[in-house]
Amino acid sequence: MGMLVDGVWKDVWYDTKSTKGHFKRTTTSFRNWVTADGAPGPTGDGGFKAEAGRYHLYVSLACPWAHRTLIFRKLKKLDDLISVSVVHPLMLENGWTFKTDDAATGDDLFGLDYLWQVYVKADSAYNGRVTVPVLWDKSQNTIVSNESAEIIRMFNSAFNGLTGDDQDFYPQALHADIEALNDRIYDTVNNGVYKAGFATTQEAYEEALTPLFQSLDWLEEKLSSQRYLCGDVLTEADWRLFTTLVRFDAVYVGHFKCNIRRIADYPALSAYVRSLYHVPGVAETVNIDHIKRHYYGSHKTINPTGIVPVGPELGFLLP
Ligand SMILES: N[C@@H](CCC(=O)N[C@@H](CS)C(=O)NCC(=O)O)C(=O)O
Repeated sequence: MGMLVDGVWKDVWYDTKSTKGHFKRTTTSFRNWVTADGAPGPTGDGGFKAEAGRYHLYVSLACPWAHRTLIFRKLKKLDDLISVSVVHPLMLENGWTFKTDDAATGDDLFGLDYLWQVYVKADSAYNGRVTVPVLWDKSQNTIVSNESAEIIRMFNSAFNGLTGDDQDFYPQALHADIEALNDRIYDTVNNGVYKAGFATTQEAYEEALTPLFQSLDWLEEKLSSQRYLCGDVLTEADWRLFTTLVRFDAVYVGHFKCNIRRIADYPALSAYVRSLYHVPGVAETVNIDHIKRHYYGSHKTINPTGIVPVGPELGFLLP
């Protein structure tokens, strides 16, 4: 784990001393948008027109944020338009690497060794963390975006003219509902598990755990009487929740100590994860082996032996 300082790689763990044991996620830095005609999006510069073969996605199969982008690539039929490289599950002193074993592909674009080298290609004086996902533009040779929440919105609509796929996971009429769901779920669930897991004081850990389980209880209640978070319509809010829930029992319960209840203990949440998992194309984006090896193997301050638990059996992934 580390970061780039003026374009130079430094091996440092998260600084929680200055925040009294709390994990604070840094904001992402490449915030341009691919749009149908190349006009500027809500942030950043224009010039990123949706074109077949122009963009490349760097992901980790372990990472819940990158996982969102893989799901949208699949559901929005972008497989043939946007190529993908998968980093190695272990993220150690060199950060994400392009070591090629198992389902890691290496760097298909440049044959580089480390993801930080991709960031330096885009900005030779880059400062900050080197995270996945990364959406790369082969035409301008730069990073379009490294913010998953925005990449999925681009995938949702920018390429529709090329794919003919007009499924909409962010329908206009539901924007306010989706934003409200996203806000709570991001803060207490998606990022909540990280706040608990990366806390370095008892107080900071407990401060994250209480709202996390309040939100899971609230979601269980909600999904007991409706199919999706917005009722009958499957939206991006569901996919954003799914990538955390599908990892929950495998890694967050044990490794991040989010252990008041498991997803398996919530009947409605379990059925919901199972139903989303069985949406055609989604199961092939879920790699429990990478997920377990990444978390248990990469965070040596939390799990110094690096031993990866064999269980649990994940009933919600069964047919
Ligand atoms: N805001 C980013 C967060 C991405 C993120 O934190 N990815 C993690 C992997 S799960 C990462 O690459 N961490 C490396 C680091 O922090 O050094 C997004 O949603 O795209």
